[in-house]
Amino acid sequence: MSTVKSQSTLTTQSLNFYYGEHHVLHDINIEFPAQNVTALIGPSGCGKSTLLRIFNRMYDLYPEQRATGEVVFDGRNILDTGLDVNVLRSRIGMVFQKPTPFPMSIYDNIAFGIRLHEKLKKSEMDERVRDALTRVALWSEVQDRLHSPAMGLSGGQQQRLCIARSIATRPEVLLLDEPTSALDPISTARIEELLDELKQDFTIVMVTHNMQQAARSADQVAFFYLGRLIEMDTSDRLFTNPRQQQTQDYITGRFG
Ligand SMILES: Nc1ncnc2c1ncn2[C@@H]1O[C@H](COP(=O)(O)OP(=O)(O)OP(=O)(O)O)[C@@H](O)[C@H]1O
Repeated sequence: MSTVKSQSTLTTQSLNFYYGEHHVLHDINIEFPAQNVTALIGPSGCGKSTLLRIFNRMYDLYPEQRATGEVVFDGRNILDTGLDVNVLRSRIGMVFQKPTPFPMSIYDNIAFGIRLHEKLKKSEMDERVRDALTRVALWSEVQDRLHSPAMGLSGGQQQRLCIARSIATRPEVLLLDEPTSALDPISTARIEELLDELKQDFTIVMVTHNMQQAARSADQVAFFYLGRLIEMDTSDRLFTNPRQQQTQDYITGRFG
């Protein structure tokens, strides 16, 4: 497991989040180093997915939800109302727990997002689609059926396709919300290998309930409890020598 290599891509400052009156994230100050995998762990309901969804402004769709404080990305507070959310979402991509391919061909799943932001010639688009599928180690499995429906792929293949779709627009940050929880161990292992490869180019933030996965795949691990960041450290240190009792209790299975 490597240690922190580079500057932060994404930083939160005094971040709070509310679902109506329900205050679910409290004063979160956290930095996500570039080209690293950071895992968010903690018991159900502690706010991990909420934090992830703030980073690409998913909550904008719901008027009763609001965030206060700052999330600084590329020198800008992405909570600002004037921000172009579509551009933000092309720079901070998200992959969900269940594979969510669009009801279209494998090729179009990748090309769709690119077309929203760039006008490419067919040969260039072909190249981008091939490149994205190669990056997620799916090209050899699908090159002969690019124009078949994506729904015909297995669950693990669909999830790799969704990751390919997210990276095809060349985001800087990739958010993954329990990306392997619906997958078998072989598909899970392939996605974990992929994370190691993708972090050369992307800053990755991943929610996981799987402690072994966090230990294997993450450079840093952040432990949340009841909407607060309790502790963040390199994954080696957090799992072998946590500083807080609550972290110790959680990783040893005493609660959660
Ligand atoms: N749409 C919503 N409206 C109201 N409250 C919500 C909503 N979504 C989540 N919450 C509440 O916010 C808190 C944090 O939920 P969140 O889904 O972020 O937790 P989590 O750590 O990701 O949980 P899990 O591991 O179970 O996915 C919980 O108390 C939850 O009940």
